Amino acid sequence: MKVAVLGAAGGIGQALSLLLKTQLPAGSELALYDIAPVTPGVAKDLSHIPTAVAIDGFGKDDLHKALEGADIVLIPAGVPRKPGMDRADLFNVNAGVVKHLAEQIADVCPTAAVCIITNPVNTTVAIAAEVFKAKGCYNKSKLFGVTTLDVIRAETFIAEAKGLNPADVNINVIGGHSGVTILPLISQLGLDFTAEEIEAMTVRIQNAGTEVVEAKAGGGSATLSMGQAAARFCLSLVKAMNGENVVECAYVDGGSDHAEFFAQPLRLGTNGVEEVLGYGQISAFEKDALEGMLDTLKGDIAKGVEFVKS
Ligand SMILES: NC(=O)c1ccc[n+]([C@@H]2O[C@H](COP(=O)([O-])OP(=O)(O)OC[C@H]3O[C@@H](n4cnc5c(N)ncnc54)[C@H](O)[C@@H]3O)[C@@H](O)[C@H]2O)c1
Ligand SMILES: O=C(O)C[C@H](O)C(=O)O
Repeated sequence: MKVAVLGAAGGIGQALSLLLKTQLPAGSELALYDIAPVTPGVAKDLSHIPTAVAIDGFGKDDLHKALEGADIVLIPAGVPRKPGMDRADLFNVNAGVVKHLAEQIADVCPTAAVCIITNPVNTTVAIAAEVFKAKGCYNKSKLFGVTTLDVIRAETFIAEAKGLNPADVNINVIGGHSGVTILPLISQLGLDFTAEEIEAMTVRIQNAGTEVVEAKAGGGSATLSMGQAAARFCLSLVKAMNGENVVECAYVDGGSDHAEFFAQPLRLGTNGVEEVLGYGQISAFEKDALEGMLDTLKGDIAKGVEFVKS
């Protein structure tokens, strides 16, 4: 299995590449690509870790070499937020970055599974889909917006609040990946939360990215927890593509009645999404939150479609 990381020299890219170098199955290949000149050095550095994962670094003119034969492409390339910005404020730079990278993926490894981390995820996934449609290689079962950070945050915060082991908290987070579009289904856990506590916990999970941006005080957004989240999603996908059944939430074109792209639990398999799973019973509070997010989510998606079509 070959995994390519585009944006591999950045804060997420380096953390993610380290986790993949140490955790991908023996015999895997890892290709690191970034426009930053340090990229071959990042790969050289990681290559001294004694695992049976082959690693190579590719500088700005060698994107095609990085992508050749890739089975999975992870994209954390682009600019992060600073305090006072919304994820949507990243659109002007990151829309073009994702469009360009998706075009190259379509040309070089059109059957790869593509996992987009670059914000605004609600919009950049729609951009990639439109590029693939225009290039005639769109496979909705193999395009993912990575929302695993919302899931691991929910697991962490809920475990802390209830004195549980985070490994024992398994929660679905549905919708999208920004503000009100992030909806953790806390009611399904059957834990002893009051309505006020559920509301406060929901808001905390929705604003957790901003919590990190503010704490980093201009030095970027979540990188280490995102590296862990993306590694978890990638390793689940690798397992699934190797024949195991795995369930993860991600933002996909899954035939949702709510919006063209929607984050929900998925059964992953050899061909990417094998089955879009229902998200089950939700509370009145969650129903309201779901209704309330849809205009924002649909607007974010339309912006991506428009960007490619115009
Ligand atoms: N999906 C999520 O949950 C989630 C979580 C955290 C951050 N993010 C997003 O991930 C992105 C990256 O964040 P970061 O903290 O790693 O930023 P960073 O600035 O540390 O790293 C970004 C890297 O992308 C590279 N890059 C820029 N344009 C490129 C191109 N055209 N091709 C290849 N590489 C390119 C840069 O050289 C840099 O090394 C941001 O958009 C951020 O908002 C998403
Ligand atoms: O908040 C951000 O800008 C980065 C990321 O989307 C996050 O949720 O941490």
